[in-house]
Amino acid sequence: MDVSCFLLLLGGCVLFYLAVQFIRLVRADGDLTLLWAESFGKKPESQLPGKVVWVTGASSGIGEELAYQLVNMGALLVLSARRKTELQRVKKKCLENNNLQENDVLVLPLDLCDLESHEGATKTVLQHFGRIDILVNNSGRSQRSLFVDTDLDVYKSLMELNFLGTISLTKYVLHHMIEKNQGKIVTVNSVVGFIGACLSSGYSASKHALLGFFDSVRTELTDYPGIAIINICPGPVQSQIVHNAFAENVAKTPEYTDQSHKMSTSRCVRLMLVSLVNDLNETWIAEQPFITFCYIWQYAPTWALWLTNKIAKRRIQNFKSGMDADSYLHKKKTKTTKTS
Ligand SMILES: NC(=O)c1ccc[n+]([C@@H]2O[C@H](COP(=O)([O-])OP(=O)(O)OC[C@H]3O[C@@H](n4cnc5c(N)ncnc54)[C@H](O)[C@@H]3O)[C@@H](O)[C@H]2O)c1
Repeated sequence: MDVSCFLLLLGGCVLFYLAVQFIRLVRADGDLTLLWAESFGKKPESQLPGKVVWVTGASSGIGEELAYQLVNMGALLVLSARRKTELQRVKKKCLENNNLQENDVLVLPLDLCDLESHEGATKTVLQHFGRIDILVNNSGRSQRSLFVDTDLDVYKSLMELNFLGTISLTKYVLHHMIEKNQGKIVTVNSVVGFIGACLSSGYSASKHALLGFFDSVRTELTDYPGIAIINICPGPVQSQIVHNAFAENVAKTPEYTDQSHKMSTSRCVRLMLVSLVNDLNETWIAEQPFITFCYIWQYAPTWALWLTNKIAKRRIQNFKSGMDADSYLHKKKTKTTKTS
């Protein structure tokens, strides 16, 4: 082969590689560090077998899917949420089709708002497994209501559950991890933990608080390099989150709305596990256009805020007509499916 043929072939390969990377970027469902780690980093399958993982909010949505993916990789699990029967259902499914024993999955009912119970719950886990390798702070509730129509009690409840409950449990588990200089505290935050969102002002505030809290605590732990503080920020994902959200008062929850236009729970959880095993301090997980929007928010906040106002009009219109606030994405997805 002469030199020009070789150069032509090399150029073709480089172009092909760049085209593949460009398509990946356009279709990106994670931030760049995360996508890099997914391709070249540690694989969850090789890192998680035998690890003791405590998942809160394991009775539905992201937490339930986490439980299934984790047991399939051979992790030992503690499943927490308020409803014991739901946790037992998840445990039963976890133990199907794999080699784990009954004792490898502990059902531990826990109300995150009952701060008094957190120390005892941590002791129970330590008595059962002898250690906690990973805590996944996943429990949380969202909000679907306009600030002007919403009781202040809703804001109090959101902060008590999403913020105070989470940091309280973390404190007990962190003491144990500090003794061992080993462990990961993983918190399921949200893209609205750093951007603003209409109809979720209290939820967004609680997630902003969590992000600020964990970014600060991480800097207090530099003497313990074996401990990782990981914040995972998903965009819209299929789960029970809207169904369980707070509305204008604490007793009210929104009507059920179709969630099929959102990112699949299994893909979100896969990327969460990649973030976790690669100790990525902050990751964004969302389908387009949300990932691009997150970058705009970081680099050109004034443009992003202008765009947020435009989108907010549509979201509030949808909400008021009884649809999911983000159902404009549904139309887009249906259109894509029809044309593909
Ligand atoms: N689904 C999304 O679009 C999305 C996007 C970004 C972030 N998140 C975050 O993901 C996490 C999981 O939510 P999800 O989407 O799976 O919703 P979900 O409603 O399906 O699950 C929430 C879980 O939290 C539990 N929980 C609620 N109140 C609790 C309490 N007082 N004590 C203990 N557990 C309690 C519920 O029982 C449930 O198991 C939440 O922190 C949420 O903020 C979700």
